[in-house]
Amino acid sequence: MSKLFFTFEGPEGAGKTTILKMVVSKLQEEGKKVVATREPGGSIIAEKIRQVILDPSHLEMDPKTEALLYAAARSQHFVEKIKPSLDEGSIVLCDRFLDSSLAYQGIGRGLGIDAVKSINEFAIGNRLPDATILFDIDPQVGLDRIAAHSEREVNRLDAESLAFHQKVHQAYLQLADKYPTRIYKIDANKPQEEVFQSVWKIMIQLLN
Ligand SMILES: Nc1ncnc2c1ncn2[C@@H]1O[C@H](COP(=O)(O)OP(=O)(O)OP(=O)(O)O)[C@@H](O)[C@H]1O
Ligand SMILES: Cc1cn([C@H]2C[C@H](O)[C@@H](COP(=O)(O)O)O2)c(=O)[nH]c1=O
Repeated sequence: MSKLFFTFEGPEGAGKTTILKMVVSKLQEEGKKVVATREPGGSIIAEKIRQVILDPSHLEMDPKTEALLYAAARSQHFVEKIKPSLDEGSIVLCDRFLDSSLAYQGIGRGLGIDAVKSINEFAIGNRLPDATILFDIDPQVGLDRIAAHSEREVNRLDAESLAFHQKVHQAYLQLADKYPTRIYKIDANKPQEEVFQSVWKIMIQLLN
């Protein structure tokens, strides 16, 4: 069966959104049906949940509340957008998905991978992406990129300590070791065009 559901994952400022847009343009030039989306978000309700989760003034948010809100947004996004798009044969490219919850809430917040997996199974069943591109970057380099990009708002998660982002980065590397046939790690410290070429090479292999 052909692979259709792709997710882009990695620490803050790794270049996921930038490269996802480039991949979408290239696939559309080739006449493919593509749906680009993101998490948290991707539907009206899920975008509203995103505002609640990422609001920098919500400092009192409990880690379990945070994990449940991400799962709630994912449930709505999956049922309303991802599944119907896959069912009609579109390629779906999603900027962050389940692995973000495993890395940020499971390890970063210390809730544990199993607990976070279990609430997400309730939310979306056991559908995993067909393939995941992990943008591997030194977290400090990613945070510096965001800081240099002055028009981008700093959200509640960006504002966490470097130690938190390093934990998240390590969690992603562990996930890549655990799911070697699904997660493709690329070096995101490199210049944009080089990163794009690495991602495109993987996409072509998987789509053909
Ligand atoms: N390879 C690269 N080298 C240098 N700068 C880059 C590279 N890729 C993207 N950037 C720049 O880094 C900033 C962050 O990129 P982008 O928003 O794509 O990252 P992201 O992984 O989606 O971040 P986040 O998850 O935090 O939203 C942008 O200003 C973008 O132009
Ligand atoms: C899906 C998902 C996301 N997060 C975090 C990761 C980022 O800090 C923000 C999203 O911001 P972005 O600019 O759109 O990358 O949310 C998370 O902690 N858990 C998740 O499941």
